Amino acid sequence: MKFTKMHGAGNDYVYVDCFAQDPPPDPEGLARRLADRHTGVGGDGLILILPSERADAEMRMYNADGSYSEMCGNGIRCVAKYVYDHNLCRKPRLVIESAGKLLSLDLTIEDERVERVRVDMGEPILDAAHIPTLLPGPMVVNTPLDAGGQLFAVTAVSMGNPHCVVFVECATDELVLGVGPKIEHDPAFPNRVNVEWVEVLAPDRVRQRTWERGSGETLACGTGASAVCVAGVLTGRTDRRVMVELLGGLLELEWNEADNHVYMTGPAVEVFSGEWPA
Ligand SMILES: N[C@@H](CCC[C@H](N)C(=O)O)C(=O)O
Repeated sequence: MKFTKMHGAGNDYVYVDCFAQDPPPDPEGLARRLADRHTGVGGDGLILILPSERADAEMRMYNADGSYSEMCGNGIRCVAKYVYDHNLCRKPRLVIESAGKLLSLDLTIEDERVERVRVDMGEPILDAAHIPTLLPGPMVVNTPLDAGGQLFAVTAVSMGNPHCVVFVECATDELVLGVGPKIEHDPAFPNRVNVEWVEVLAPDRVRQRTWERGSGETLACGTGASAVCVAGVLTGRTDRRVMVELLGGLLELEWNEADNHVYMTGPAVEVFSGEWPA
């Protein structure tokens, strides 16, 4: 099986082109084996790039623990780069399907290759039942949550996948690595949750660390940065346009007032390709 390793702001996945070969029969098990940083290729998970009847391509993503996720912000930028650079569809605006949703992506092309991608992430889902969270709704904004005996004010947002945003003075290892997994598995989030720890540096700039559902701490999370942009506005902490500093790089976010869509812009990088024994 041929694969390509790519990353967006350091959030790295193993990509398998299923235009050219059959989709793997056990993507969950394959994701676990490939993602292992000692015995596999190494990565935050597996992303399949498939033909679609409704779009230029379909993305299907699996976390490092093999669990499926509906959406991946850094991943979808890399899928767009792969689709363009590898001549699967040579258009500067692509439509990519993920979990039945169609997303539109605008490519910045330099020397025939995609460097940056702006993704229309669609409208955030704020209704508690649809995130899903059992915290009292209809919206969960600055709502108290007890995690490991400590009380946090959390804001819940779905960008197709669930996020719990926590604004803090300092996103320490103790919070990210210690409390992050507790919130991921808290019964208040029946499908588990991605946890975003955020320091506000200015109304247009934040620093974020992410504990991802199914992958642990990653260097960046695109859907997470989108959720943070929305949570910053809902809690009155940030402007609608915000630069998000992540461990692996910068993402530009905007929650557009006119159409209620979130727009995310960031890099997409191809690292290397190889073959994995079937
Ligand atoms: N890193 C991704 C999100 C990947 C999926 C997530 N861990 C989940 O289970 O929802 C991103 O860039 O959005």
